[in-house]
Amino acid sequence: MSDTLVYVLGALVAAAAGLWAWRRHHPASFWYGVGFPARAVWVYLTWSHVAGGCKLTRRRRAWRLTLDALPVVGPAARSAASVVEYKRRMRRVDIDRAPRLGLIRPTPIGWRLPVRLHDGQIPADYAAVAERLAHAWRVHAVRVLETRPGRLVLVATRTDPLAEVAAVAESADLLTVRPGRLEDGRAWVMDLRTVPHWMIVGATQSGKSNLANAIIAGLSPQPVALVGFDLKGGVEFTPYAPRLSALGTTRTECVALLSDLVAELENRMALCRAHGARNVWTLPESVRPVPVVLLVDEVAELFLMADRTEKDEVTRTGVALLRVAQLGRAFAVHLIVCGQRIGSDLGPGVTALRSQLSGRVCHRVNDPETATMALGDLDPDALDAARVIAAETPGVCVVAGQDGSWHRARSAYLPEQAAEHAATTYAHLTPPWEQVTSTTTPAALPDRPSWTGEQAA
Ligand SMILES: Nc1ncnc2c1ncn2[C@@H]1O[C@H](COP(=O)(O)OP(=O)(O)OP(=O)(O)O)[C@@H](O)[C@H]1O
Repeated sequence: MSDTLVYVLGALVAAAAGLWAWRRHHPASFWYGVGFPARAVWVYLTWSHVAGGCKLTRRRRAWRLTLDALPVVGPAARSAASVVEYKRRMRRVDIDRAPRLGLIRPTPIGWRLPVRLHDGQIPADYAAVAERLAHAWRVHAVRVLETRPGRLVLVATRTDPLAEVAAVAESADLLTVRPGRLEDGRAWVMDLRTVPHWMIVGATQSGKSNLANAIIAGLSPQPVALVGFDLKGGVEFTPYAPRLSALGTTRTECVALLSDLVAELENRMALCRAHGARNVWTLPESVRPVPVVLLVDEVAELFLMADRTEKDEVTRTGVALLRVAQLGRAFAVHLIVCGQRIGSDLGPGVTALRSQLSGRVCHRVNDPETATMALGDLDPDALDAARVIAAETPGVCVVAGQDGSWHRARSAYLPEQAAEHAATTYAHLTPPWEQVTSTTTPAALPDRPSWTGEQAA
């Protein structure tokens, strides 16, 4: 009884919040005005029933007034016997108690509902019945998010937000791009300062190049140096050449550029050491070197060798890429590696490289092993979600990296002309490669003396 009262009050508060949001932000939106408050009331009022159907309730003993306990009227009501009778009719019965709900909040395409878990329950119990919840609530999907000990948030989406994704406005944050939307309707944010290196996999025509274009277009207006490795003979990245500080289209060119980058990493290390900084972000702005983002299209081409004569070059490429990945985070050199398959079958070093690429984007893949390679260390549900991406929905992918959780997402379709336009518009921001790779430590800042045992003595 008390739960029902709490839910009715919660529903009224949610309805008031919905009306307030509507008046303030979305005066023309039916969802915020009428749809959400009505849905919120319905969700609260039917929760016990829905939770019971999904087997999320707990059986408890509780005192309940039964119908035969109607008040006794007339002279008999005053007799002691009737009081005893009345008590007898209050019975201890078994009831199914649903998990407690928090305050429901609207989202543009659904709602978020906090839930307090019953003792002994885990978020996986809710993830397992997410489809049942979606049917009960008549929505497209329900996801379990933001789990904390004893609590979680159920996110319901009324329609598939990935059916059509419009371009998302970019933020002003350095090294951040918003290539599309997540399944819960939020913008998909790729923040290279939080997750420095990304691996993007997908079968042919799955939307990898579109995502790479969106990343180039998003980074073009920012004060960063872009470098492209395009082993498809340059057909993908050559149109963006005006905004690229360097472009490698053969393995030999890529190895040369990689050795420049490794040397530059050493320059940046020396600069940080001289200033007593742990990374370039703690350096004074006047001496901070420009961030570098290296995009590699079809990484397998860097590792494949036709005969033994190429072995040396392949090994040097692998080692240099690995060094860039290992040291890049602190020194603002970021990797975005695309490929159809990035597996150990490409050669030694690829597994180590993959483990450094903590941001993962898995588009539609041809074989389950590729999905496992990209997302294997995550929730098995992420793998299932990646395996069922349809060929008719290029750009749909499973993204992991930012906060440890995974999301279904889709990049917004970006015509190549739009990305080329961005590249030419911001061509004046392109730092020359020689400038990018010539960070020096000022003479006035001699290297700090290295620590010796004698100093301690
Ligand atoms: N987010 C998207 N929304 C709608 N259509 C898309 C999206 N991404 C890609 N496409 C369409 O899918 C097609 C294939 O995309 P794309 O070239 O990016 O795939 P790919 O994985 O790079 O393929 P390949 O490996 O063969 O180069 C493109 O013609 C594009 O029109």
